[in-house]
Amino acid sequence: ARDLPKESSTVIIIGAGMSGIMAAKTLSDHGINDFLILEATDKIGGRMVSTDFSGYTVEIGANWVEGVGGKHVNPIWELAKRYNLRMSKSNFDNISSNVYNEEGRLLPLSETKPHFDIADACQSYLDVLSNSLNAHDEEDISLTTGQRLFGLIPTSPLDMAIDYSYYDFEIAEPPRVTSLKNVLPNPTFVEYGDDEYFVCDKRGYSYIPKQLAKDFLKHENEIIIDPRLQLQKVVRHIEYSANGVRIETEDNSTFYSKYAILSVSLGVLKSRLITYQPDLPYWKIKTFYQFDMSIYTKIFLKFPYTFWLTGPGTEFFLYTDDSRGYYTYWQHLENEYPGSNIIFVTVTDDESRRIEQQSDEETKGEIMQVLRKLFGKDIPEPENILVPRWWKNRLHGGSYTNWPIGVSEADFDRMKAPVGPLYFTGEHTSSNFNGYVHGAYLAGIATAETLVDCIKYKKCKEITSNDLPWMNPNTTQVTNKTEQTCNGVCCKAIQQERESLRSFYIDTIDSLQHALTNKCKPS
Ligand SMILES: Cc1cc2nc3c(=O)[nH]c(=O)nc-3n(C[C@H](O)[C@H](O)[C@H](O)COP(=O)(O)OP(=O)(O)OC[C@H]3O[C@@H](n4cnc5c(N)ncnc54)[C@H](O)[C@@H]3O)c2cc1C
Repeated sequence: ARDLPKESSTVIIIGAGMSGIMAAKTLSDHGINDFLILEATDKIGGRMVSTDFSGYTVEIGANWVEGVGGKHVNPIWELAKRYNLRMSKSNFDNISSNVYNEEGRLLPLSETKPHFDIADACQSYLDVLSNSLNAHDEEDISLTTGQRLFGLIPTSPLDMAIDYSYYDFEIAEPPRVTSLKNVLPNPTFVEYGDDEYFVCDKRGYSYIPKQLAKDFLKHENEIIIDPRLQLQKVVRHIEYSANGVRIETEDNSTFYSKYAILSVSLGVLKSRLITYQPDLPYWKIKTFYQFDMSIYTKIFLKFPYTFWLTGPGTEFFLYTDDSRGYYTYWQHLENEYPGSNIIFVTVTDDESRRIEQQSDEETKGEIMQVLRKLFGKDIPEPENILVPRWWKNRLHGGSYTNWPIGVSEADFDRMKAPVGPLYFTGEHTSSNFNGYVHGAYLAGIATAETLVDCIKYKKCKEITSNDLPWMNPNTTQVTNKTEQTCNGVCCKAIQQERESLRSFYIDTIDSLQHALTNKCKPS
């Protein structure tokens, strides 16, 4: 970046989701008020987003305050109470009584319980095994490997549906790709407790970040009028150097700052929505690509009347299919919105990708086939269907992160490590609570505090490719060595070789893609 013009800010924050808002609030709390928030959409909240669905507010993104009732208080729980958010406690305990088999028969508890008991025992074993692997600094394994060590191989439709409800329903990816050491026992439930509260408030879950923003941004009644929040600004290019940052948006505006905090999702960081000059270093990009952005899709259906079971203990039910994860996990909204006649089914990962690529009519057809099996041929057609597309949405590129096998904590530290004046935040930078609203909240504070240390106290933590091989994985502390060797070759040279190899292939793929687009353009 060239010399900064006079109107530049100290910090530009990209993204106004929970982490971006908390980063800005933290800067403001520390007396740094010349910041600018650039948000691509027309609202605050990011992946905390609700919509009106046939007269009812449904959350397309985050829905639960997860982790309540434990030894520590979840900060999101405190905020939800402070703002008096309407919530309903989810009771997952009874799900073993609500399992329908492939033919649509409701299975008696005597048939399902032994299978749930085994899954429970296996999960306890996995928790203990993970603690032991961590304590002895042993190699990571997948959840599936752990299950096999226990002797559980879920292959029947019933066992696969139970397995799906224990793992995929929470982490949105299958156990076979998921890191045992970093995912179990789930720190959210260990720290904050096992209870989960389903937000069902007309104002939406995003009322929390919106209220937090009003703590430090000028507003009139409910409307934020502060010029430091700029909506509908899609960042497309970032130029950076020791002198500062230059940011271009898609409407051809340019903004300058001394530092920037990127709070965009990992899905966006993996994509090429934002380009960088110079390109981000190889070690940084590699970490983005190594980590997983999962997909979690809630498909809502509104019917003229209910034909599913309602009343205590019926909120959640499972459908078992030969194909793992095929419309497995269902929830009705009669507790939250009595008389709404709304039900939703959650799909994840490859099923989400498949469904995103077909029409809503096709999805409705598939869902109706399943529901007819369960509740009979005479059930009515839905009046409305809502199929979110998180994967295809270029501002998200998925739903939230999951920790795959093969990524160490040292790798993970690189995710949040700054690159020159560019700082990184978001749920994906929270090592304990990645994937959650509270993770985003805490990450926003932590990243901004690191930057405050740099701005106010000149304690800046910068990592360059030269520093990497000698980086202490636990502290991300950097030493001054520059001429060490890795297997006899200068490490700096290896990094440079990887960077130029990558830029060569990026140029090649860019020109190939350009040719493809031109060819496909209608004449
Ligand atoms: C379907 C779904 C269900 C979930 N369920 C739960 C749940 O029940 N409980 C829970 O705790 N968590 C849940 N989560 C996770 C939770 O929503 C996220 O962890 C959290 O909201 C992420 O906040 P963030 O600030 O890190 O990112 P985001 O909320 O994604 O904020 C990033 C912001 O950057 C903006 N942006 C992107 N690209 C650009 C660009 N180029 N220029 C400018 N701005 C840009 C985006 O519009 C967005 O507003 C769920 C998420 C999804 C998607």
